[in-house]
Amino acid sequence: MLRLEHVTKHYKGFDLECSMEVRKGCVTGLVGKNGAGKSTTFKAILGLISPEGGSLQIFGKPAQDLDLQDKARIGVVLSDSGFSGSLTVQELIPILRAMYPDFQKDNFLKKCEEFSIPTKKKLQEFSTGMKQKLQVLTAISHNARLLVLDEPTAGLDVIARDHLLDLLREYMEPGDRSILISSHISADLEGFCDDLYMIHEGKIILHEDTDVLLDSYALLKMTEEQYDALDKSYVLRYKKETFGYSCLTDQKQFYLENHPEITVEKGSIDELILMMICGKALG
Ligand SMILES: Nc1ncnc2c1ncn2[C@@H]1O[C@H](COP(=O)(O)OP(=O)(O)OP(=O)(O)O)[C@@H](O)[C@H]1O
Repeated sequence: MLRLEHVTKHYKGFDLECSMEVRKGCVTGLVGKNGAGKSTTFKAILGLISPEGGSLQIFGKPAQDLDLQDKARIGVVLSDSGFSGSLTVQELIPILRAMYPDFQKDNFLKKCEEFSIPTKKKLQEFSTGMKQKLQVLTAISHNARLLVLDEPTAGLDVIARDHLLDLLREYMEPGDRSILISSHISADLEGFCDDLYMIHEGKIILHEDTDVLLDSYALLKMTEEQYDALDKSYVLRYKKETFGYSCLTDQKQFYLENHPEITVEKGSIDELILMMICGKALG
């Protein structure tokens, strides 16, 4: 559905070099701290910035060869974009109909009502959460096959977030659609994505199925003596702690079976990310 191979973009003090794939029927997450390169990647995918190198394919075509019909099959949420604040949702409808041949007005209005989005109020008078919800409802309103969602849940309260994720799950039901999503709220990604890419300083430092990440990755905690005696064959990162060492592994079972003396913790996605970024690689 979407494939990036060594896509590069240079800014002063920042170099993006990104390879990733979003498969048909899958939800793929992109995580990374502030300034890691998530929005730059999304903008490159959407043609809003021109990469200097690499290749970018969408729907099996080079991105530059997409026609208007292909583009209408991509639904987008970007953090620093939106419609003119002087418009109301009602005034937006003819614009959306003109932009997207497959715009589903009745369903869009039904969802607006469900999400308490006023249709006669100017968008500039919307709360952050209302603007965010409207962007997502717009992205799914035109039968897109691919959604590119940069922080779609930012600014939403926990109930709205849940509701929105349910809506995206419903969007995925036909089975031939895909989503690329970034979020600061890793719990959202944990429960929603099929696979996750981790980006750091413009480079992908980890790609894994979410199930594998949650089942096979673990944080190991131990004293200095235990660390010295540890079989480190499956240690991805280590970090000195006040109590001794913590390590990140992708072979939890190995350490459960072979090192019963150490603590093996499942670790949240946030903890795994932190360890990947702040921990040191061996050797
Ligand atoms: N137009 C630009 N000109 C110069 N530098 C830029 C530009 N856009 C982004 N950058 C730089 O590129 C780097 C990556 O920024 P990007 O917005 O992709 O990060 P991000 O992962 O989306 O961060 P956040 O989570 O804070 O939104 C940052 O160092 C940023 O300053």
